[in-house]
Amino acid sequence: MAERSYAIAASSAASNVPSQCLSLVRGFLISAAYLPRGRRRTPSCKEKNIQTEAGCGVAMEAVQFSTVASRHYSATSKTFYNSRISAGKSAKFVSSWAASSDPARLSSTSRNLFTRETWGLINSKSVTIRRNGRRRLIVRAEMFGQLTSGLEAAWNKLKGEETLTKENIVEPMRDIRRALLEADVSLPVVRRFVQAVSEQAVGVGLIRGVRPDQQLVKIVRDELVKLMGGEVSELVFAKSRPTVILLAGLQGVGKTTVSAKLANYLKKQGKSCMLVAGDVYRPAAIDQLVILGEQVGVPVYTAGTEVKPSQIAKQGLEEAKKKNVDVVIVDTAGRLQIDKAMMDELKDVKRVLNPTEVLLVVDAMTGQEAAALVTTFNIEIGITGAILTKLDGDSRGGAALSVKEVSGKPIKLVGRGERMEDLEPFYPDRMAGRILGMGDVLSFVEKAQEVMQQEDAEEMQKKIMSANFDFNDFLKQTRTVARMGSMSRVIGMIPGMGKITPAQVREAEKSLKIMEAMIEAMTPEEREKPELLAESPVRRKRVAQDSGKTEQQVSQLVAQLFQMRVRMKNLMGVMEGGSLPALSNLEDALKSEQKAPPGTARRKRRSESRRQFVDSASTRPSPRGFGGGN
Ligand SMILES: Nc1nc2c(ncn2[C@@H]2O[C@H](COP(=O)(O)OP(=O)(O)OP(=O)(O)O)[C@@H](O)[C@H]2O)c(=O)[nH]1
Repeated sequence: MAERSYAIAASSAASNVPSQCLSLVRGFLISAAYLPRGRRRTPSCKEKNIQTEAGCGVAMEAVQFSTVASRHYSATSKTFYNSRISAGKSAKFVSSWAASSDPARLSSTSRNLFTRETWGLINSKSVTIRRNGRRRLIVRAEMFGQLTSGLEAAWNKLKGEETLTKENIVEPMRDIRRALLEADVSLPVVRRFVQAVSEQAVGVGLIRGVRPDQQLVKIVRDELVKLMGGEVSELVFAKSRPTVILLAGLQGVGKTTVSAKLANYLKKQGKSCMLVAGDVYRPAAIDQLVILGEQVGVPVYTAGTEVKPSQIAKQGLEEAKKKNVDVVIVDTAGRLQIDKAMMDELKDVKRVLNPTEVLLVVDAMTGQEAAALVTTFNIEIGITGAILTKLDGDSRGGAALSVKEVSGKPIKLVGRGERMEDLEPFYPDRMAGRILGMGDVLSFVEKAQEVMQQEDAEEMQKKIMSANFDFNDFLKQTRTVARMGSMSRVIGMIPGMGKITPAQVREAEKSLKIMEAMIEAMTPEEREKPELLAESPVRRKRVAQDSGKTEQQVSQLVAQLFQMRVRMKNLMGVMEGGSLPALSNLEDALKSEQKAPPGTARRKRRSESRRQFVDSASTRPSPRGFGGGN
């Protein structure tokens, strides 16, 4: 199970990582799965349920990798379907992953924190429905379907190319342009974006050892991050209390909901808040805010609908000062469209409050219109940033991509649902990752390039492919990967690794240390020729004594190196090219292995192992195996 997860994850990462760099990491991960594990703990029945029931891993990835995950796993997940929802005038497809599980039971039976946290995330993104009398969990996946696949079409056109040239990027750039326009990104933004990407694609400074399609992914990703403002834009707090946040926006965009969500978000950061109900035109807005305020445990200042908004704002601020709260959040009335009366009113309120932040709440589903609104409001009243709501319902991504570039104002927060918890900071890099459907694999590429010499990686790949991987290579590989960071950090960067628990990581780390100690006790010759150890109990005894381990552990390690040689060569072969289809190949291979009649897969592996061992060893262990005489 463990090596299966490692292998699938490594294969998945392969689509975007220079293949030689990946060789090391793949090999490392496969080795990690082959370590002597000491006492292997049998998972409890409950834990087995968590691992197998309802394709829990699939669910995790459906949330994390959005569209791509849905596409990759639709064949294996139990049910995957699109449901049509309508939002105002526009109708959109929202894809969901469905599984016949009971999330409550799963979360209550989970023993480790990681599983609980993951299920917490899934539950927060999910709704439970009843179908045919059975409870079903539907995880709402965040989708940028068309944009993601449009961009993917661009890099696919570069598969098989040796370099990026002015000629061969014409078609991919056309695809990128089309994908962005279809995502409702404004035309000038698309033009600038395409130009910037094209210039870099044929320019200097490309990364050595990275395929042209991967280079383009990297350039597009970096440009997307830049387009969305680069860094996360934090909320600003006043030096002396209270910080005043004024919320503005058109009707129905989610201002009242955001007011309460924001109070809830800041409260979690330890700030005391007060809400001010300044929407006097929709009487229900005041009641709505009072109810939401109660829900999040934050006081709400109200003065009815007969008082001018600027007056309410002034009184509310005085009240907040008296109560010594940290942050005052002022909700205001929206209009169907921008009009002079609205702007004048907002200017009055702003003058009275002298706010620290003026945030325009915009609906992500309005696409590039959202960016135009931010510009207009900024010119008219002066704003400090935007809050993008209903991102959970936006399948195109145009608003997120246009706001900063068009208006110059950053998106500070995003709303991803109707619940009070569904407000979070806007991270341009994570958004870009989501749009491209690739987790954080790009940091992984960069990290790998920081620590790996391309030549070393190529050499290692050759050794793996010829099944000559020895203990020196093993040490080199683990130490190189260790320079990328802790194992959990390295693993965390690889898509698909969500399935591996911190406990498994810790176990693998421990096993690597034991293994290193034994390898260090070997002579240079033994490291290079593991057959010497395989043949000689005396040598194994010496290594065991020098490393403080048992003879059995040393024998196990030597045997595992031979198994690793076969396994790594086979997996590297399967993953050669590292494209996503390889993932399905691998998954299929592993599935058919699982489905094979009991014993056959194992026998097949053993016979392969024996054949490879015969091929690879110049001097073979005695016929009696490792227990043979010297
Ligand atoms: N799916 C989703 N719905 C949201 C989000 N934010 C707000 N809503 C919903 O949008 C609807 C309108 O939200 P309100 O907060 O009443 O909007 P408003 O801007 O205050 O409306 P007016 O007071 O009429 O201007 C409500 O049903 C909210 O639950 C979000 O991030 N995602």
